[in-house]
Amino acid sequence: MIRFENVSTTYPGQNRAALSNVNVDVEKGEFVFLVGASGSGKSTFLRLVIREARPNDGRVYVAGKEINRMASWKVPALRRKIGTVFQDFRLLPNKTVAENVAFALQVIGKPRSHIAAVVPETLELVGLEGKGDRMPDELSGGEQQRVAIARAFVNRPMILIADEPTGNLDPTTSVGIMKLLDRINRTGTTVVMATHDAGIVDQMRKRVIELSDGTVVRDQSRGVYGFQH
Ligand SMILES: Nc1ncnc2c1ncn2[C@@H]1O[C@H](COP(=O)(O)OP(=O)(O)OP(=O)(O)O)[C@@H](O)[C@H]1O
Repeated sequence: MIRFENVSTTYPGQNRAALSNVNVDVEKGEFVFLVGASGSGKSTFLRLVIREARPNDGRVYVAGKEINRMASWKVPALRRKIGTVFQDFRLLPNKTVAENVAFALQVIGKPRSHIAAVVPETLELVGLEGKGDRMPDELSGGEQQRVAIARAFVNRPMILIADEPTGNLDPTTSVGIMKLLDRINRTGTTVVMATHDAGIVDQMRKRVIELSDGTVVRDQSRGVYGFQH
């Protein structure tokens, strides 16, 4: 589903590579944690998957297509297949919860009847039934992240990318968010999540890919946050 072949990339004006000769293969339906110190390259990895960044060397394949060579006009179609969730939620503050989720479908031209049917369904899936008319600032951080996940998932993407989705949440709330991401993964969606949250990684026992200074130093199935011999 996601394949990195000898991927290296350096940001303009930097002399150190953000990623260096990375080889990773993520199968459809996998759940992968990306771990590593701040600046190790996790966000850069995720940005390459949605073609927000491009490699200087090597190839990135998503769903069988080499996306760094893809024509720009095809990039929106690629991004439609990938839901994204961030630490800071990124909700539209002047839209209600339901409108935030609906907006993701409006911008891709889905018919109103479809939107009217799937938005309440998705809000229920993420545990926000009855809260569609609230404004984002009337919700807790955990609830706001559920809205962001609903928005990312409402179009049933093949891949869900999450960059520190529990970074602003307390441990109990984080567990709820992880249960939700796990449920989404069980529907067949491939999930790649960058995190510093050792407790969560140790609890979930999913595949762990560790980056250090832009290189993969560990790739472990049913892994833990810190390496154990
Ligand atoms: N827009 C940018 N311009 C220049 N250098 C950048 C840019 N974004 C990241 N970098 C550099 O690339 C390297 C990898 O950064 P990246 O953000 O991918 O790390 P990260 O593992 O996600 O860190 P964090 O855990 O702090 O989010 C770092 O050395 C960083 O300083």
